[in-house]
Amino acid sequence: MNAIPSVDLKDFVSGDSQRKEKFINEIGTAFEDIGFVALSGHFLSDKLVEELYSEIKKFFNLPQEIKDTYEIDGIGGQRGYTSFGKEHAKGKKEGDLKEFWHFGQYVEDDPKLEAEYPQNVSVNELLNFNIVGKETFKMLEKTAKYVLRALALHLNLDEFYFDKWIKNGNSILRPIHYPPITQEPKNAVRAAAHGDINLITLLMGAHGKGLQVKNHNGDWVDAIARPDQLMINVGDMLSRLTNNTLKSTIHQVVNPPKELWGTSRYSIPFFMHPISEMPLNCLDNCIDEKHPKGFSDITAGEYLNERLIELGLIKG
Ligand SMILES: O=C(O)CCC(=O)C(=O)O
Ligand SMILES: [Fe+2]
Repeated sequence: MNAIPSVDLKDFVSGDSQRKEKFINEIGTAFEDIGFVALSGHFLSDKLVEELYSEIKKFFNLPQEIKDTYEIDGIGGQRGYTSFGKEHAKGKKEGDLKEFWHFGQYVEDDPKLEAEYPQNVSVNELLNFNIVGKETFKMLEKTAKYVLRALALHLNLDEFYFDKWIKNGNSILRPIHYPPITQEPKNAVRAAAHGDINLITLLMGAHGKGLQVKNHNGDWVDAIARPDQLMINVGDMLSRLTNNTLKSTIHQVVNPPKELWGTSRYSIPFFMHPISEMPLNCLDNCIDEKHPKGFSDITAGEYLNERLIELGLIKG
């Protein structure tokens, strides 16, 4: 049985108030409980998804010397390529068994933010990679915007509460390649147990085994989506903002059984971040006698900085 509830974004955008309400309740309840949903009815077309996988496979198949030219010093892996084994989960020494690429925000009409963010890196060898990456970024950002509108209503906020914080937000699209495993890994897994930093994560590529989510009993449950679904989860920023009303659930990507060591895994999370000035101070309507304020006040920018240091991506 799949423990992760399914929702359909078409309900929310249908124009039918009952279907809209149904979506808000379903996603709100799931995020207060397991912290994950599998979502269909998003804005990615099959053609775009197919092209994206094809471009990503081509990129990770480039010779290592070429990929290395896209690993840029001094930007903490925020754009371009991060090589195998570099990122480790909070509190872990061993690097994850993965390499990845980062597409960042395509800032519109905001010179200050354009100066604040590192520039996107273009792959000269694969022109379509850059185009398809940008289009996917935009479609996932649009999907995430509607999901956050539903969550705002669930939290008794204005429907458009998040809109101004996520416009030109510091979001990241991260195609990940977990290469074939060639020898018994020493205490390393594809992605060690972690919570995501950001507001919400939209994950493409969770339709094979690998991703596991820790439930309230402390058991790991498989999180598998249908091919037409994105896996969506709450990140630590949204958990802080809601004083843990919405749960940022620990998850991991386990190594496959030995007979499948020879296969790669490709997954593509979109980490929805707000602009750095967004306060993550616990919302008043999420604090009461039973739920005292559990987190100190902090902005999204300050919080991100703390977390990137813990991941080994930037120096403190
Ligand atoms: O590869 C996956 O399926 C999940 C990756 C993940 O959890 C992450 O990058 O934060
Ligand atoms: Fe994650």
